[in-house]
Amino acid sequence: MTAPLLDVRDLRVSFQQGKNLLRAVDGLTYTVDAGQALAIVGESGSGKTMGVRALLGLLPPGGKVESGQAWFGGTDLLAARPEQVRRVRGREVAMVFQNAMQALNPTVTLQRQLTEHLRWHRICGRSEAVERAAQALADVGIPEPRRRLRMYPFQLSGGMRQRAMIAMAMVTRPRLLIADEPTTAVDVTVQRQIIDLLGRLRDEGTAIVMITHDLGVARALCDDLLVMYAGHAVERGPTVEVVSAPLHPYTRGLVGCSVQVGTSGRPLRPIAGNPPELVLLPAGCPFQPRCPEADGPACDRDQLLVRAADGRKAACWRVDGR
Ligand SMILES: Nc1ncnc2c1ncn2[C@@H]1O[C@H](COP(=O)(O)OP(=O)(O)OP(=O)(O)O)[C@@H](O)[C@H]1O
Repeated sequence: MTAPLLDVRDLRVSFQQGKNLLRAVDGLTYTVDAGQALAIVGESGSGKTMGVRALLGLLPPGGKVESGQAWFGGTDLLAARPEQVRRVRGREVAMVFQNAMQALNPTVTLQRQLTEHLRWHRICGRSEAVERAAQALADVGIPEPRRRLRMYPFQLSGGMRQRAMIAMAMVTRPRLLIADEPTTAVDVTVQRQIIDLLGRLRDEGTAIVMITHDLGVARALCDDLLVMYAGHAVERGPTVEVVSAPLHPYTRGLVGCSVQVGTSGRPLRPIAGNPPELVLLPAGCPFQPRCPEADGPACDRDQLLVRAADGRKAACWRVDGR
């Protein structure tokens, strides 16, 4: 068996909030194989973004990795020195964000931004870097790439900026692309283009970890789905199976209120209540207070991801009847 491309083990990320510790990610474990596309879904605040930012040393001020390992290419990214992580970031692992303006420098031409990683990582000389940058823009469907290279981000439309950011992430041909809500800030036609583009990259062998609120987007692009709730992984399995027959009550709730995967004519059912305050998590299953299937003492115990009979995993005692 070959080792996974990315192997995240028991990751804990926290923020100190006055006297309290806010645990944004709590014991997150998952793997991604080479060429695989994994979607991470869950409500706002469930720890999706902090979980991936931690891997690349990109936590916001105050954010801290408490524990865990993240193996990529024989290196534990969480134990590596900052310069080791910088060597991986942008070269072998690239990240695209929800809003291209977060990633693109408004005061610098696209050419400089697209060639920067190639030059910084000494992947090639200047003229080849410009060639590769122009090709990357062409690959993401930007017409007249050489002319666009001389432009600044504000001279492009929002959709083109989003595609330019993906070109920037792809120019070094990374093995893993982490995309955080890449389609949220764009209209539906650009959304389709971005999904098609990411699908092409996946087909060419780039592994993808995509954070999304949208189960429809996850289903269009990703083989596997990881569902997060209150910093915990609550379900993992092939996207089609998880969406059509969810094992965890929270996943059932998400599917029940998803427009894209809802059967036409079926009423949408919002999940009752709100996600918990992460500093005041109840003992045991974090979903228990909102769970329509909660059942006393069994739910008061910590719930770990366990393998169900069909090989899928869910963090609910009902799955293996413990
Ligand atoms: N800069 C910060 N300072 C303090 N706490 C933070 C900060 N950023 C995030 N958090 C906490 O970490 C938790 C997880 O945030 P994260 O951004 O990972 O959630 P998410 O699932 O990606 O949400 P969204 O879908 O809205 O982006 C949040 O609920 C919040 O309480």
